[in-house]
Amino acid sequence: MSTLTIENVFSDYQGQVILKGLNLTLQQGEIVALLGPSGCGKTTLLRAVAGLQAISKGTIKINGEVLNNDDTFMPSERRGVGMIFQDYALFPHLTVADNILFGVKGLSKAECESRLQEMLELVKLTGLAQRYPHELSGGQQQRVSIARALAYEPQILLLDEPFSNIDAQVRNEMMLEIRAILKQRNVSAVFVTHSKDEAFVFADKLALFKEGAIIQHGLAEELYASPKDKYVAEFLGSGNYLPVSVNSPHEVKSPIGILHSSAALTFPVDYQGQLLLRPQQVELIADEQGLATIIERRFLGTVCHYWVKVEEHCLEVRSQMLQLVPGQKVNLYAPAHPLVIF
Ligand SMILES: Nc1ncnc2c1ncn2[C@@H]1O[C@H](COP(=O)(O)OP(=O)(O)OP(=O)(O)O)[C@@H](O)[C@H]1O
Repeated sequence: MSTLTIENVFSDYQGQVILKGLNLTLQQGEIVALLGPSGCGKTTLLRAVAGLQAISKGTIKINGEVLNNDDTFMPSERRGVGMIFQDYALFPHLTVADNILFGVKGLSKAECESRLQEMLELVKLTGLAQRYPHELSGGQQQRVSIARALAYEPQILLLDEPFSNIDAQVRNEMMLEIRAILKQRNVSAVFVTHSKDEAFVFADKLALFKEGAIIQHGLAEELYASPKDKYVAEFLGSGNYLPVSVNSPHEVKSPIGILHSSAALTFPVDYQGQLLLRPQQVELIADEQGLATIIERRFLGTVCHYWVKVEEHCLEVRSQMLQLVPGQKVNLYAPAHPLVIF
């Protein structure tokens, strides 16, 4: 059964429609990233799931139970939803222990102690139970907020940009650590971010937002390899576009030669479109008679980023060939793969 079901959800602020008919389902133990630029409605959806934002139409369910539709509004505290915010929102006057146990109800003293120790161990803060938030680092405070959210065993965890205040150097490690905790406990989670890099590291699936609608939802790999349109393609990584003409279901003619598609194209013969080539999908072949010229080179350690000109087109290429220099002639080649054409 899906943990969270969002069906045709609309929401507005003072008559301005913000969420425009959203649909999303989340399986048990799955982590989905709500990804998109600032102001597209990600936080509004998260707040609607938490019961902090009204919806004007549609249905929100957790484990089949309706939380919100035309007839029902379940208050936030009864939804079994844990929330983690960007600013941790810890109670400054409470110790780590009291923060973690804040939402835990109905347990005996001994059970509370055992829950606390389990949580402290889980987030690697054993021994710090009596500290106050101001006596902890940012990363430790964030771990307390995670322990607090997990301590009362929510059905679903909602995370609103929880890593944006964490130092870039420790952010990746922290994301992997928290992801491992959620996976270990099979917790379903919805994670809001505007960073594709964070979404790739932390989530199983992405729901890419554009102006209050989900444009594409699926595995990160699917969205990256088969973006529905240029907006999705560009949000998930840089790419080059080359004009192509379809020769057959498996072949196109392009300015860098004939290219082969390993998946059948759905366009008719002679269709003129734009082919997406990611920088790592293009290979360089040094050739004095080559049709392309290296314009710029940036050394990045194990790879080089080159800008290469062919006819009037400039392509970004990521290559392990480190020895090419600006001015050098090359040929470009894209090995067969499922070609993406818009
Ligand atoms: N309390 C409010 N009153 C009126 N409009 C609001 C309110 N909160 C948000 N909005 C508007 O709703 C839209 C969506 O905001 P939301 O916070 O959901 O976006 P977001 O995608 O989470 O953005 P960000 O990444 O910047 O947090 C924005 O245009 C915003 O200005």
